[in-house]
Amino acid sequence: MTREFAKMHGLGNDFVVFDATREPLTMTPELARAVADRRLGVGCDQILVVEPPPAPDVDFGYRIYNADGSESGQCGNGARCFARFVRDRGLSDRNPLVVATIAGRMTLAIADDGQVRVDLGVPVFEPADIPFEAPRREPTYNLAMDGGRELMVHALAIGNPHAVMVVDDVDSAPVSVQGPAVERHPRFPARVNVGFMAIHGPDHVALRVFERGVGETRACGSGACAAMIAGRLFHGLDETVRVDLPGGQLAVSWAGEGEPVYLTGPATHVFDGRLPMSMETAGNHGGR
Ligand SMILES: N[C@@H](CCC[C@H](N)C(=O)O)C(=O)O
Repeated sequence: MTREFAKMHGLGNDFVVFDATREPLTMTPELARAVADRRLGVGCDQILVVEPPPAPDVDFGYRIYNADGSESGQCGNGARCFARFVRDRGLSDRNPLVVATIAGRMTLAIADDGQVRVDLGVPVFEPADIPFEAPRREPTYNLAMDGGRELMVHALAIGNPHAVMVVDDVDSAPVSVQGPAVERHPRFPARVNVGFMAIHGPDHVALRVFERGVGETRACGSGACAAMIAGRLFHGLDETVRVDLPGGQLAVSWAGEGEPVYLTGPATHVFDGRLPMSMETAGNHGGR
């Protein structure tokens, strides 16, 4: 049996997108790893599945799987591609769309210029809700690392967990060393996405993100929102900020606590294809 898919990306954060609105699709961790494998599969950071609405007041279900087979409740760049996929395939002409992930609801609006504006919902900061192990909410937390070093992180969730560190310069930031160490730090029981943010001005930051379940990606939409939120709360950022990532620029707007965060950027279709659904058993797909 084969299934159609679309290869898409948002600033180089790339996706394999499946339509499961008419025919169900069971995305096992093994199948997700096989599809995401860059040598033995299609290759992607995340797999996105468009599902029928799980409730009467939403348009679609939106499932997100990382390249290592784990499931996430949020993907900001993926949400923009999701909106574009739904429109290009004629699955709905509603604009905006309301979609439900395993973590909550998001609203996706396509503008006339093709940019997509996503309402990712209201960020949460209580440690238990992130989840993060700490006795109380604080602006920054000291993370004790192996070797006796401490890292200062901001922690929050917007459907998925984020740790944000402020650095002087993103190019020299130790993303490949500290990224995996923080991602799997025992105080983040569900692991965490790790952002390295350099603040260039009140409306402009640079960011690299080591994503949970993937590694460093060219862009992370929820990571851009998390960095902007931490920067607005604790480092004087404006209400709208340009976030420069290795793959390009995103715009993030957030009015403040209790308010939703908005992400605006492009969604690019690369090609369509068909995959055998038996592929998870076809080779040794150990993930990344
Ligand atoms: N690339 C995404 C985030 C995808 C999920 C993340 N790796 C997680 O495990 O939470 C984005 O654009 O937000």
